[in-house]
Amino acid sequence: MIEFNAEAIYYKTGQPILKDISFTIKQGEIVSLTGASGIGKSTILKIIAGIHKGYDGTLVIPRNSRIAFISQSNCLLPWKTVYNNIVLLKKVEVGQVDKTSAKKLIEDLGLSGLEKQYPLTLSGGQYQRTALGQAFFYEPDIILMDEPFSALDAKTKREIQELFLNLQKQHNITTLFVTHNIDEAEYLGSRIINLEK
Ligand SMILES: Nc1ncnc2c1ncn2[C@@H]1O[C@H](COP(=O)(O)OP(=O)(O)OP(=O)(O)O)[C@@H](O)[C@H]1O
Repeated sequence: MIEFNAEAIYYKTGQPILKDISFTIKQGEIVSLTGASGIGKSTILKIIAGIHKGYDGTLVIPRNSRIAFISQSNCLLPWKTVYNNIVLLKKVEVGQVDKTSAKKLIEDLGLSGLEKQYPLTLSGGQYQRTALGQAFFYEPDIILMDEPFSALDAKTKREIQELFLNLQKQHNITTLFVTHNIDEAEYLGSRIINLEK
C-alpha cells in the first residue's frame, strides 16, 4: 500500500514542479503514472523510493518495505554476470540465495543459457528480462518502474510486458509504472494516474 499526499513537490531551485497531488495504491495493485515529459513522473518515483525529499506532505508505506526500482537502463552492474545481477539484491540483504528458485526464475524469464553473460553483451530485451529478474528475485513489497520497456521494439515489448504481468500475478507486488504511452498504461495498469499542470 502506498498513500501519498503533497501540497507541493520541488527541487532546491525555483518554484514547485507539481502541486496538490494525492493518491493511494492498494496492496498488489498495478497503477500506471502518465503525463507530459518533464511534468514530474520520475520525481514521484524518487520520492516513494526515498531518494528525493523535496515535498510538503505525507508519504505512507508499510514499515521496512523493500523497494525495487526498474528503469530503462543502468539497472544492472556491468561487471557482474546475468546470474549475479539477478541474485544481487537478495544476496546483499539476506546474505545467501536459494539457487533452485533462482534457476526457476531464470527459466521463467527465458534467460537459461545466458547466466554467465555480462550486461553489455545482452540485447535490449535480454537486459530488461534480467532487470525484471533482479527486481522480482529480491521479493520486494513495492516495485517502481520508470519507462522500463520504452526502448524495446513492439514485439519484444509485448513479450516482456506479458512476462511482467505473469510475475506480478504470482507475486502480487504493489507497482507504480511510469510510461508516456497511453496504450501501455491501459494494458498494464488497473488504474491510471495522469498528471496535469
Ligand atoms: N535534480 C534536479 N534538479 C532540478 N530540477 C530537476 C531535477 N530533476 C528533475 N528536475 C526538473 O523537475 C521536473 C520534473 O522532472 P521529471 O524527471 O520528474 O519529469 P518526468 O515527467 O519524469 O519527465 P520525462 O517523461 O521526460 O522523463 C522537470 O522540469 C525537470 O527539469
